[in-house]
Amino acid sequence: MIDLIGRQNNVGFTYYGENLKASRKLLHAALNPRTRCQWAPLLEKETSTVLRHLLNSPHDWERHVKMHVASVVVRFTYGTNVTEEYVHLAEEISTHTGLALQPGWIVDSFPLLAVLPAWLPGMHFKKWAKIAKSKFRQCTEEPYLATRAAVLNETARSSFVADNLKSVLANSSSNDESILMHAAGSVYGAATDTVRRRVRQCQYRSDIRLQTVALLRSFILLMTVHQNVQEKAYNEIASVVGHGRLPVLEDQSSLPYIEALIKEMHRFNPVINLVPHSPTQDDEYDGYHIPRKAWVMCNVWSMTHDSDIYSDVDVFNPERHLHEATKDPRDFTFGFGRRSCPGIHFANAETFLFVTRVLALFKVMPIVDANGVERVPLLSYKATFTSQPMPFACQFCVRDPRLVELL
Ligand code: HEM
Repeated sequence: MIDLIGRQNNVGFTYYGENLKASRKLLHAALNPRTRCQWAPLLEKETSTVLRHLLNSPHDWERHVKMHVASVVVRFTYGTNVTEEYVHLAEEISTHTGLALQPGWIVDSFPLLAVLPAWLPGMHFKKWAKIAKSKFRQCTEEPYLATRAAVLNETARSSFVADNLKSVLANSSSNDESILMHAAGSVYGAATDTVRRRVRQCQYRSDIRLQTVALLRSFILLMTVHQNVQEKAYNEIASVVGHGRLPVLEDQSSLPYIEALIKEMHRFNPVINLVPHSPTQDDEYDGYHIPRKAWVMCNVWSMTHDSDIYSDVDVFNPERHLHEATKDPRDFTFGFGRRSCPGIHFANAETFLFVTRVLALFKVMPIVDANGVERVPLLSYKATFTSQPMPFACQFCVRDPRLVELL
């Protein structure tokens, strides 16, 4: 079904082979730490924008976080501004992907049905797949073609697509262009809120949506609940960065408690608890035979809650990461081996800027009810593939009016 709705060229869904290698090469070239100076200004500008939105309408904070992540990704990928329509379309596509991945589609058991005409009885899935595929094409092709046109008439801003397209067009290879277009489409998927992934045939496939959003929402929840941690983090920022400017990426190495806080956010509640992989050939592990194509679910949550690795696993305690010997949970939470997340450095930088800038400007607090009682939210998360906090309320109180002037 997933092929019928056109997802096979999306990086997370691509079988291991030459196309996947070419896509990952493009992504690594654009997202590795050496290219940080190219995307750091974009991240800094966008985090200032989201702070302004949080100041102006704090009750709408969840929407601001979502639009912030979407805006960062669209700017990085296509060099254009994100629109509500685009985000809506991408969410619709995410829903379609999730539905297509659910078990029970007859065509998954009998693939030959895919070639029969849609008007035959029982073939209604083909009509649905056609609509889902055309929306997916619209979401992948429209922003790509707009940037392509801007490159050709020399009005394009620097972006993942624009910068790569120049050399692709010089080689005039349509396959290279298709790889670039789908790699770009996959980057947006990597920045939205639900993960639909599935192992199928010789490899795992994934459609990753707004994982960064899930992590940032979890951060707001953890700060609302753990005021003591928030104070320590704020004090470190205030003493290192001062009150005359917002934190920048260069501050990262001088803020060990913040680094520990971000690691603990990943450990305490990994965004993706189960990462599926699948062997391309029969394998043997620890006496177990693993047949080719079998689904092997890597249980990330159990790794980050393994008491042989971490003590007091259920306690949210950033301090544990101040000891060098403590395992960095991001070694698990961004996946494994040759399919591990190519966006790890970008995601870490974006998370660092969001965390430090929100904490520098605001004190995130529980709401207070009509009787003057603080309503501390429960630390609970939805049992979905991407682990999102359950809805909760909080308030953003400005700590430092001097920083407001800088926005
Ligand atoms: C907190 C944020 C993020 C988390 C926790 C995360 C985590 C993951 C995980 C667990 C995987 C699967 C790895 C595996 O199967 O072994 C993955 C794949 C992927 N991620 Fe991320 N990711 C995040 C943000 C990003 C960002 C910002 C980008 C791009 C800018 C990105 C791009 C991708 C891509 C393209 C894949 C598919 C790789 C493949 O199938 O070969 N991710 N991510």
